[in-house]
Amino acid sequence: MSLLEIKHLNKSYLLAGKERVPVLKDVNVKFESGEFVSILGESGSGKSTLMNIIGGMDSDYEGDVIIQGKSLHTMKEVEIDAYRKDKIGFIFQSFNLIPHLSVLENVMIAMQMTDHSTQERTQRAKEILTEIGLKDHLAKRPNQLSGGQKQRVAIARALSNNPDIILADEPTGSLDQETSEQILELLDSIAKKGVLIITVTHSQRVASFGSRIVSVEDGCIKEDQFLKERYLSVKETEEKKGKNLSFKASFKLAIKNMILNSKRNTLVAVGGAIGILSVILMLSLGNGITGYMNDQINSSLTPLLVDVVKPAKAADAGDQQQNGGPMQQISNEPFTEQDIVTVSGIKNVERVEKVITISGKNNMVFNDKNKVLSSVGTITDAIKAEDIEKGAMPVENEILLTVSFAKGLSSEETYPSLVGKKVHLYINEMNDQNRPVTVEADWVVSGIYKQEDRGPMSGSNAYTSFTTLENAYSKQGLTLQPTQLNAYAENINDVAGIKEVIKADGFQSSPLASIMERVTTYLKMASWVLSAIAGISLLVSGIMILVVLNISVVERTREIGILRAIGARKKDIRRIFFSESALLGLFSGLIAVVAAWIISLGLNTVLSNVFGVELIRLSATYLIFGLCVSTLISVVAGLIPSSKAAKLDPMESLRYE
Ligand SMILES: Nc1ncnc2c1ncn2[C@@H]1O[C@H](COP(=O)(O)OP(=O)(O)OP(=O)(O)O)[C@@H](O)[C@H]1O
Repeated sequence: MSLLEIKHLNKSYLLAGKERVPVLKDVNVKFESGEFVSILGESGSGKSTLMNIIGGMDSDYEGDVIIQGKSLHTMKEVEIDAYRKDKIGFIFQSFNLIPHLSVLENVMIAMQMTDHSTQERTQRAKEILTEIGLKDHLAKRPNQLSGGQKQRVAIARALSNNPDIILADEPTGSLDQETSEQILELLDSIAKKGVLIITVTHSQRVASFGSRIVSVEDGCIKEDQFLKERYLSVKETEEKKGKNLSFKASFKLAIKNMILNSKRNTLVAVGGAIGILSVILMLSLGNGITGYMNDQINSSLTPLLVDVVKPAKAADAGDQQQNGGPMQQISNEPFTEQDIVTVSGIKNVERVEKVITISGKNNMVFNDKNKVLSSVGTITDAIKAEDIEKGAMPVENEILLTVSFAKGLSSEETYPSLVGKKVHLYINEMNDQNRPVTVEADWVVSGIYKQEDRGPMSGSNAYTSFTTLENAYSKQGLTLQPTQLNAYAENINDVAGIKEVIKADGFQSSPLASIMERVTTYLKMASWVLSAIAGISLLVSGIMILVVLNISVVERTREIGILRAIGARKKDIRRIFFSESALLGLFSGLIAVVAAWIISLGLNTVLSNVFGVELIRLSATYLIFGLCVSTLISVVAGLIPSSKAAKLDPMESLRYE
């Protein structure tokens, strides 16, 4: 059985989609191991076409190419890839080395797709390079080598997987006579080890160097001349197991290529980063503003407090004169005992405070001075002990006066002395029969309250406990009903649930809290809308990455051809470009994250100097989100170019100028 047998091989090209032009016509030839065959012919006679078919780069032909008894036509695509990788070593006239890899890496690249360890690969590549005289050039890039040296690297690469056949297309075409001879001797020494060498040439001198000349003319074999005996030595075989190009190897290739085009890649990454950066900043600003609003609300409202009001029935609205101030008269109805029991019974409500503000019907007398008191309200948690200028919070039968009222009742200078003194309060009410009744009480001033803006009414106000007020009312046979209930949750997490039950029971949370809630919801919505608008620039960066990767595929068509020639599968090529797009996205995301962090620091410093608040609240979630989105967009944008690269025809890619 011959090592390689070609039977009735016919190949034609379709020109302009119509006419079939025959290039190889019924070629029949057999090759054995240890032969150094030169395929000699004029330019255009079909030599390279024959080589590509033998090398498994072109499967569009008629006839059979049989390698060690197995027809290439019967092999699946993966088997052909493995055949190229394990059995064939390619050498090209123009060397076809990968420019961004070192000499050592160019030789190791074919072995990346085998199960040899990195150490084994490095050792083997170094051995081959030493054997062919390139020991001192391992770290150089191809553009730092002479033509002869480049061709030696290409030979070393072809030898790296210990192939059975070396296909050399015009291996000395770009070299001077002396270097050509050295290369031919090198090839001869490889044949001596039992490898079949097939070179293509149109030089009689080069052809005469080998053991056999197959002359091709116009797609047919015209002559088959045996010049010398073939070498009979048997080539050492080794067990080979193929594998995919590892993620690590594809990332390494991608990084090297990115470094080679670092300027362009940095510009693209910066462009992409602007989109991500603006989204992160918008989200952080939204987060900052809503956070600031919430902080403000929480510092002025007690976080555990749910204030409950009872919306007035339209018909009852006029009957509210008795108890509440102007606001309550219009909008709220007093709570009944049953209502209070209901609210107190809500799950997770720790306690309930009864609240009322009586306005527009109060007078207070001290010594001989009678002053109108705007409102008498109940003490709630909103009245803070630290705001008491003098004295203490009122207990039973005591009352707390605001500074401005105390000044009016006493004088600008003497008002602090009111603390501990008895004052007389009159409240003009109506009883059930609509007759005027005056509620009267003698209470002791417990303290002076300086925070006049606090509480439902600022100015001339006084505060006492609900029970104290209730007792004074009951002395006149009147029932005091609260117009607001302050329900305190056991835990901050229970607040939302309590609010829901309150709504379900027909009550309402105080309008202020729900307005604030609505405002923060609107702010959140606004920040998402702004982020979405900023997100449009993400689309632009995605398109930019797509364009750049497409250009990269076109630029690296030859490299793709080389990789395919040395056995890379479609998925290996896809993986290289996929890694490149993911890396580009990650790089872009990193730039955005670092920039967002620096900008937020700068802006917050300015904002806190000018307004005393830091409004950009950058969270780790936003940064991770930015990184992920950037990588995702890039990967999605890279899908089309990477599958385009994988689909490139290896032969066409190698011919690409
Ligand atoms: N993709 C293609 N489409 C159409 N015709 C092609 C294609 N590739 C090669 N040919 C034609 O096939 C013929 C043989 O080409 P091939 O490259 O095999 O010749 P060659 O003998 O290797 O030439 P050279 O020594 O100049 O490299 C030429 O006429 C060429 O124009």
